[in-house]
Amino acid sequence: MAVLPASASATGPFHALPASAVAERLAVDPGRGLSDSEAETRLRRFGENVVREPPGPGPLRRLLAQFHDPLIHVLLLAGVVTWVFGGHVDAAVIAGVVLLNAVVGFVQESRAQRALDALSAMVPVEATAVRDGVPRRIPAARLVPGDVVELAAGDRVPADVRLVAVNRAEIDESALTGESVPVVKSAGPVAADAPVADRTGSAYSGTLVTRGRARGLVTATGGATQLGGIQHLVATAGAVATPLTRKLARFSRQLSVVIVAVSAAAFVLGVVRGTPAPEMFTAVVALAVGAIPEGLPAAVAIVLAIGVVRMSRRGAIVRHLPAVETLGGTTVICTDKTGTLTRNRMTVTTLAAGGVLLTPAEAGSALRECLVAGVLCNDAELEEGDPTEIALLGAAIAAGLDPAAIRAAAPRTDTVPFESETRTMTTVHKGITYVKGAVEEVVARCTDELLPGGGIRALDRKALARVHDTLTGRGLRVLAFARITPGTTPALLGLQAMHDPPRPEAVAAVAACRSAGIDVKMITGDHAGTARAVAGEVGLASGRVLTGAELAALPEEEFDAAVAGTQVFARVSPGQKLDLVRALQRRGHVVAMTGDGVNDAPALRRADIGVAMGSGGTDAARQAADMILTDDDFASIEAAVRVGRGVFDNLRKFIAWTLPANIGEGMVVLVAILLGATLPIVPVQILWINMTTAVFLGLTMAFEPTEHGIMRRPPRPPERPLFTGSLLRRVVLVSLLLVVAAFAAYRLQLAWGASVAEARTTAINVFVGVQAAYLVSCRVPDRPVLRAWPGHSRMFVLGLGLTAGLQLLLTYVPVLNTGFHTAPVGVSSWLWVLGAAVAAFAVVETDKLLWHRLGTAARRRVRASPSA
Ligand SMILES: Nc1ncnc2c1ncn2[C@@H]1O[C@H](COP(=O)(O)OP(=O)(O)OP(=O)(O)O)[C@@H](O)[C@H]1O
Repeated sequence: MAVLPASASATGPFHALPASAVAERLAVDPGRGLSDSEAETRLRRFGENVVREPPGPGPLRRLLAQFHDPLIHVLLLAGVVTWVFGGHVDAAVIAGVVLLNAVVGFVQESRAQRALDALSAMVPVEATAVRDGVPRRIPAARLVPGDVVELAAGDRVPADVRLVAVNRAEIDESALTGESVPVVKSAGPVAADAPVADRTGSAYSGTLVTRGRARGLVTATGGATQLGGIQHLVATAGAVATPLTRKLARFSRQLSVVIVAVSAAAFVLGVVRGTPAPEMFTAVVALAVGAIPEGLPAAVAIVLAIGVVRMSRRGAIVRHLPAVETLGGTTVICTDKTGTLTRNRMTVTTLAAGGVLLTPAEAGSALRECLVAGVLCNDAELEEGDPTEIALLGAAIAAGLDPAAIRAAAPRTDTVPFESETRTMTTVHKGITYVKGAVEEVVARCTDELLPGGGIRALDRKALARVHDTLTGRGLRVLAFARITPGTTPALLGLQAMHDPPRPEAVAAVAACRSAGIDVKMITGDHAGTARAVAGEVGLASGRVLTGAELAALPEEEFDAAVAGTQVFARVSPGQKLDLVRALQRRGHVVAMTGDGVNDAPALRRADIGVAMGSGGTDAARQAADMILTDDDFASIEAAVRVGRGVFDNLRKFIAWTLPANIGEGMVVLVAILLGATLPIVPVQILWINMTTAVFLGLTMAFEPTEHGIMRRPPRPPERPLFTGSLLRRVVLVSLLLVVAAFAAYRLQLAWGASVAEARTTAINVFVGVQAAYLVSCRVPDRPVLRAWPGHSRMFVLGLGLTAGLQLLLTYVPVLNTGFHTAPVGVSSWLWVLGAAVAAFAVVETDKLLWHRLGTAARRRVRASPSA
C-alpha cells in the first residue's frame, strides 16, 4: 500500500493524476472508503476539517475601543482642562464616569457578541462519507484526506476533492473563481498546470453542487484547501450594520453636529457674558454629553442581538442581522408544503393500477413490479434519504418484499437523478429502464398500463385521471411508475399514494399569521389536488389553486393581481418562485419565502426574508437564506415574525425614551446659560444622570417582553418612518417637563431655605424621577400604559430598583456627596421627587390618551366614508 503523503496539499498534482492513481496515493479503496480506525488515525494527524478563524481583538483591545469615540475624547479633554484649572475632584469624577460607561458598554457588547457567535454551532455542517463501505452522514469537520465523499445537487463541497465518479454533476465555483456559470465536471485528469477553474476532475471546498451527483476522494482538508476551509453557514457574527442601524447612526451624527454647534454658540455667549472660560467649557461639554444620544447605535445593536437570541430559542437562526427588523414587517409568507406545513414523514397508504385501489399488503403479489420499481428507482436506505423514497421502501416491506435482495438481483447501471424541473427520476437495471415521478410526467411517456395480478392493456387515461383525482383529493402525494423495455411499448406500472400528516402546530401558526394581517401562501411542487386538500387541512383559504402552467399562461398585466389574490400554488417550478416573489414585491409586500432545493436559491436571495430548512434542506438553500429553521417547522417562521415585531417595538420604545430624555438634559444647561441663571444641575451631575439613566433605565427597553396582541395587529407599513410626528411632539413635551421640573425644584428649594447642594440634589432626583416615570410610559409608546400594561419584566423592575438605589447613594454617601457636590436631603425633598414624577407621568399619559382618541376618531371617520 502506498504511503500517505505527509501533507495533503491541494496544490499537489492530484488533479493531473488518473483517479486510480489518486486513490493509491491516498491509500484508500474508492469503493469501500476508509475504515473508522484509519479515519481516526488520520484525523489525529491532519486535524479537523475546519479553519480556525483568526482570533478577534482581545478583551483589553475591546475595552480600549470603547474610548475610541469623539464624544469620549471631548469629555476626557474637558476632564484634563478641569484638572489643570484645579478642579481635581471634578476631573476624577469625569474620569470615573467615563470608565463606568466604557465597562458597561464592554460587558454588554461582549455578551451580545458571544450570543451571536454561539449561533453558528446550531446549524450542523455535515457531509456524506463512505466508511467501511457504508455511506454515512458525518460532521464535515471530521473528514480526513483519503475519505470517500458523495456529493449531490444542493450540497456544499465539504473539502477539496478529486472526483472519481461523476453523474451529470455541475458545480458552481463562483466562491472560488468568481465565475457564476456552473462548471460541468468529469472524472478525468487535466494538465498539471491547469488553473483551478479548468480542473474539471476536482471539486473544491465551499463550492456548491448545482446538478447531478458525484463521488470523490478528499485530497485536502481545513486550512490546506483552496478556499481555506469551511465557511460558517451562519454568517451573523460581527455584522451589525442593518438599514435601521445605519439610519440611526446617521441621525445620531446629524444630531451631534447640531448639538456641538449649539454648545459652541452657548460657550461664546457665556464667555461674552463674563463666565470664566474653563467653567463655561465644562458646562457646554456637559450640555453636549447630556444631549447627544451616544448610546443609540450600541443600544440598537444590543436590541437586535437579543432578538436574534430569542429567535434562535424558537427554532429560527438568523444569518443576517437585518432580517430581525425586516421580519417584523413581513406582510406575506410564501411557504413550502412538504416538511414545513406537513411533517415530511410519509407512508404509502394506497397503490392503484387499472382503476383498482389496493393497500400495500394487498399489492404484494398483484402489483409486484410497481413496488419493485419503487425500490430500484430509489436512492434511499431504510433510515436515510428522501422521505418520499423511504416511504416507497416501507411499502415494499409492508408488501412482504426484501429491498436489499431486490437491489442485489438487479444492480443499477445508469441514473438520471430527480430534479424538480423534470419531476422524475430514471434508473436502468439489466437493460430495463424504470421511471418514477409526478403522474402527468410519467403518464405522458406511457402507452400501455399493467393490470393488477398481471395482464396489460392500452392506457385508459380517463380512468387513470379519476383515480388520481380521488387520491389527491384525500391529500395524498401520488407518484407514478413506468417501465421501458427495449422492443416493447412503455408501460405504466401503477401509482403509489402516500400520506404526509400536517403538523398540528402549523395549523395554529397559520391562524396566528392570518390574524396578524399576514397573508400565507403555499407554494408547492406537488399536484394541485394534493395541495388543495393539504391547504384545507392547515386552514389556508384553498378556494383557488393556480398551477405553474396556469401561471406561465397568464397575460403579463394580470400576473401580479392573480398572484396576490391566490393562496395556493401547485406544480410550481423553482424558477417560478422567483417570479412570485417579484410580483408580490411589486405590489409593495415584504415577502418571506421558504425553500429547500438548490434551485430555490435565487428566490431566497430575492425575497426580503429567505428562509431555508436546517434539517431537510440543501446547503445551497441555506447559503442563500437570511434565516434557517432548525426544525423546518412553519410555526418557527410565525414565532420569528412575532419576535421581529417585538424587536421593532423595543427599538421604538428605546428611541421614544432616549431622545426626549437626552435633549431635556441638554436643555437644562442651555436654558440656564441663556438666562444667565445659576445651573440647577452642574456638569458632573449631568454626567452622572446621563450615564446612570442611559444604562439602568434606557437599556431595560431592550428586554421588554413582546406585547400582548402583537399578532393581532396589522404589519407595520414598510414605508413608515421611525421618527414620526408623535415622537417629535413627545421630544418637545418631555424636554419641557424636565426643564420646568428641574428649575422649579431648584429655585423653590432655595427659596425655602435649602443650601445650594441640597437644592441641586433635589433637582437631580427630580430629574431622574421624571425620567423613570417617563420610562414607565414608554413601555407602551402610543396608548395609555395602564390600559395596556405589558406585564412583568424583571429587567424593568431591576432597572428602576438600581436607579433608585444609586440616587440614594448619591444623596447620602459622603464620598459621592463630595465628588458630585450633593448633600443629604429630608423627606420633603423626596415628596417633591414623587410629585414631579407623578405629574410628568400624568401629562405624558394625558397626551397619549388625547392623541389616541383623535387617531381612533379619525380612523372611524375614514371607515364611515371609505371614499374619503
Ligand atoms: N424522489 C423523487 N423521485 C421522483 N419524483 C419525485 C421525487 N420527489 C418528488 N417527486 C415528484 O415531483 C413532484 C414535485 O416534488 P418537489 O420535491 O419539487 O416538491 P414537493 O416536495 O412536493 O413540494 P414542496 O415544494 O412543498 O416541498 C412531487 O409531487 C412528486 O410527484
